[in-house]
Amino acid sequence: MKTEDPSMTKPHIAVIGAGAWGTALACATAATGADITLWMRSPVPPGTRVLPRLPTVRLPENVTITGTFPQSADVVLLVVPMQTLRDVSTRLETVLAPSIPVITCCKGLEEGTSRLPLEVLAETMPGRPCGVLSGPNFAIEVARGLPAAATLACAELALAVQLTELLNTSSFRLYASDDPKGVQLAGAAKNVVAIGAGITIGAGLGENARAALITRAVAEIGRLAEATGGRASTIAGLAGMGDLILTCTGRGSRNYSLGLELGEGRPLADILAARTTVAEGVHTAPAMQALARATDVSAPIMETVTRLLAGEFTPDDARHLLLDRPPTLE
Ligand SMILES: NC(=O)C1=CN([C@@H]2O[C@H](COP(=O)(O)OP(=O)(O)OC[C@H]3O[C@@H](n4cnc5c(N)ncnc54)[C@H](O)[C@@H]3O)[C@@H](O)[C@H]2O)C=CC1
Ligand SMILES: O=C(CO)COP(=O)(O)O
Repeated sequence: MKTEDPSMTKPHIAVIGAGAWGTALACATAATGADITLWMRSPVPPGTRVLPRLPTVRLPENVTITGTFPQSADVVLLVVPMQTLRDVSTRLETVLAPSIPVITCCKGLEEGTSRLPLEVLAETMPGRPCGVLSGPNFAIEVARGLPAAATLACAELALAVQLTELLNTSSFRLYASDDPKGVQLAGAAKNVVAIGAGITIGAGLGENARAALITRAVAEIGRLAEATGGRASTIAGLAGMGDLILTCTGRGSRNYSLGLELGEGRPLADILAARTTVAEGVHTAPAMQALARATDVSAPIMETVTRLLAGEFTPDDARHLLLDRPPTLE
């Protein structure tokens, strides 16, 4: 009788959240040959291979959809909207073995606390090895296997390297980093800047203005990263500059397209009412403004986008994004 060699056991990657990005990450990591389980909160009929958020993508055979949280896996990717991370991770913690590493793939700050994703997990999953994955990655392109890259950061570089080796594929290239704070700050802040970039174009301020906005955002995010214990140099990488370029110019971005509509004069409430998908920048902007104020960092872009979203500025005032400050040194 044949006995199974335990060293030949396939890795198991669990993805929590079957929105656009969770579905795409299930597809991308399936290319490692691992067994993938994809947790979704809404049940689907048995045999479902196409999920609502990416209706043109068929899940690979080694992806299993489940409604039950994993107790074990080689790694768990948490891919839910930022404002649900605390609730979902609290529930997951009750069943998941304590040594299993968890990677957050959320891009945002928690509204009300201004916590970064890993700061939330430090409270809900204390002592667990954790990391963050972030980069210029539109879900549909990653799901289709088009080439893309991202940064995977952990406080311990050795863990980041180990996880990149587990998750890297020939089309989804991962770079390891030991600056999780900088990576998280970059991923959260770019959503706010993308709304600003959309407003700039929607309000007719022009592409020069958008380029200036993106460039000044790099400096602003660098200051915020340093204030939270991250490195400004991280903002030059995939999670910073890379994602700013993508999200502030690509119409596939939900944050950018929301900004476009705002800039054209449509009320925020109407824009949100017509959407079912998450635009993280709407929640992250006030949290970023609060963080900047609490850490005494000059953050005029975060401040202005927050005030535009709150209706304190009209799109006609959008030039505040760039112009209403005295000249200074670059
Ligand atoms: N879509 C993209 O291209 C990318 C998204 N991200 C980030 O990934 C995160 C998730 O975004 P998407 O998947 O795009 O969002 P989405 O809007 O496509 O889907 C969100 C998913 O979360 C689920 N969900 C909502 N509330 C929940 C709750 N209370 N408990 C459990 N699940 C809940 C929904 O059912 C849905 O499946 C966000 O932080 C986003 O910034 C990061 C990189 C790329
Ligand atoms: O994070 C993303 C691309 O890297 C997706 O951006 P949006 O959430 O704005 O669609």
